[in-house]
Amino acid sequence: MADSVTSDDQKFCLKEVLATFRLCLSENKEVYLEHYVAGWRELVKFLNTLGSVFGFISKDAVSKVQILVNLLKSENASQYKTIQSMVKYELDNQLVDLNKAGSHPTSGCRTLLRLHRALKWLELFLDSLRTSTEDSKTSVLCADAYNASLAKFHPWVVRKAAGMAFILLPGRQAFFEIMNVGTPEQVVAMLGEAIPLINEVYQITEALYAQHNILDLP
Ligand SMILES: CCCCCCCCCCCCC/C=C/[C@@H](O)[C@H](COP(=O)(O)O)NC(=O)CCCCCCCCCCCCCCC
Repeated sequence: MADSVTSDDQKFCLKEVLATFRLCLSENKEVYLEHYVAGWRELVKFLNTLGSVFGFISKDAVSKVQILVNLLKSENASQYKTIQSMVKYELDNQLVDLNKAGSHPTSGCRTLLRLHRALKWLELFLDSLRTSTEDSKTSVLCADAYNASLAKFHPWVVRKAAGMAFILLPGRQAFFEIMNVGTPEQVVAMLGEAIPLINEVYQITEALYAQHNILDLP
């Protein structure tokens, strides 16, 4: 894995996202952090093709991915093999700010929770793209998915900025082209494969965080 999140400038391909989320799940349904992070790195590439208006979103995603990459190559890397082992290690060793922000602003648990919440947005957005028609507006699909998921965790100013950026999203056809898969039918088919995987990773993570009562980390 490259050290820097931004060092990889290959073209985005939805197939890669599918491949990384497929690799995420172990036989006993644990989530490999390395592949989870790789999935996000791939998604950030997509975001980076959309131009500077999306820079503030990309910057935040990159910084969170970078925190996890650093943990994955730290001296405690073996504790970060799966999301399950990360949660156990960080909680057992009091490495997480549980009630208010304090000395662990870059814990793996907190950082991953932000990406986990964004994963629900991604799932909803990809599903609405999958079932969209030629005249659907990506800006509306994106805003609907955002309002139904991530928005509730963001303050007004972030919601406002996100809403303004969505208006500048490319149309459905351009979107499908950036996915770099083939015909619209092929894109729809691949989305149909990717969404259940993303959903499974989301559900497993959600259940784990709920079990440890860490769904509201500051
Ligand atoms: C394709 C259009 C992309 C639209 C992205 C929709 C999500 C909008 C998120 C707006 C986040 C604004 C930036 C700031 C966020 C932070 O305040 C906030 C809280 O963090 P904190 O507790 O450390 O302060 N951060 C977050 O919630 C994490 C946001 C992570 C967003 C990642 C978005 C990646 C988008 C990838 C697009 C891929 C599209 C794929 C299509 C095939």
